[in-house]
Amino acid sequence: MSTARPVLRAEGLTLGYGKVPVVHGVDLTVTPGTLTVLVGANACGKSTLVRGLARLLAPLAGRVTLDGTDLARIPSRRVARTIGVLPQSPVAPDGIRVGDLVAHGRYPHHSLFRGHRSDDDAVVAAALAATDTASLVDRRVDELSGGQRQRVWISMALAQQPDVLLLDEPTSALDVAHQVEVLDVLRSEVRAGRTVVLVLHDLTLAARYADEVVVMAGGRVVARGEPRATLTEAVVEQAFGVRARVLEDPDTGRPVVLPRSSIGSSIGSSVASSSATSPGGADG
Ligand SMILES: Nc1ncnc2c1ncn2[C@@H]1O[C@H](COP(=O)(O)OP(=O)(O)OP(=O)(O)O)[C@@H](O)[C@H]1O
Repeated sequence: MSTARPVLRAEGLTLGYGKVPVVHGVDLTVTPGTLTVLVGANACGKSTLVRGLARLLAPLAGRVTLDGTDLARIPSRRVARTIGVLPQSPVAPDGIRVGDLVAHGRYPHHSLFRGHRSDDDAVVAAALAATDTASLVDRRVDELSGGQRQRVWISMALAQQPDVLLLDEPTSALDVAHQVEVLDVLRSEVRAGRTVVLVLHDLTLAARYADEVVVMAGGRVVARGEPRATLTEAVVEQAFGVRARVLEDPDTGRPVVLPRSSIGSSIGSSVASSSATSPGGADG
């Protein structure tokens, strides 16, 4: 990892498929060395924003910058070394074994003059250990359970050792123990100096682990900031169309979000057209 932490920023970022925008003019600076959690209702644009931040999707308007330079102008290898992304449903090559898949994470660090080295093996072993998958190293990825497979993919992302790690719902298939284990690993990555952005649906886990929560609705950022100020009952109601009680975790002081009842089908639409109700809003 380089000593200066790179700053990833979305500037007026509009993303979509074909010409249809689904993310609208997002301004978002990912604070280096922090853990940011993106939350929002289904189809509000979280995965699309992650794809845009990772340069997997070209902007319809606006741009993504890394240390002020348009991501589109940065050589692919540098982007791959700097930004790691784990999509929501990654696809493994047929028949590949766990150890080989995780070793793929090291590829951005290889070059004509620097092929596989023994320290790659140490990084891969550490990445497997971090997600409790070392015992699976010789198994075929397509024969694993959904949760095992998800942990193997997280290992691959960790093995890449990027400065900025973007993970789209990395815990969706995990039992509660493994969810906490993976999120603890990601926090320790942040303590080691990395920047982590992840999409989560569990608002209480988001509140517990995030330095900053970014709430999306209707393709826009409608609230952002530290969890206690951001995950309020009003914001949860607006973004998710659900009445919720937000309590305080007596151990951590962080919000515990208890959904109560759904209040209708037009989820997020009220905030999609107005960010005026946002306590945080997007930054500039
Ligand atoms: N490849 C695609 N082609 C066309 N439309 C797409 C594509 N991927 C996503 N969309 C649309 O873009 C919108 C935003 O989808 P996105 O996957 O970003 O939402 P999300 O917030 O990540 O949802 P979820 O919580 O369900 O994963 C949705 O209306 C979706 O149907």
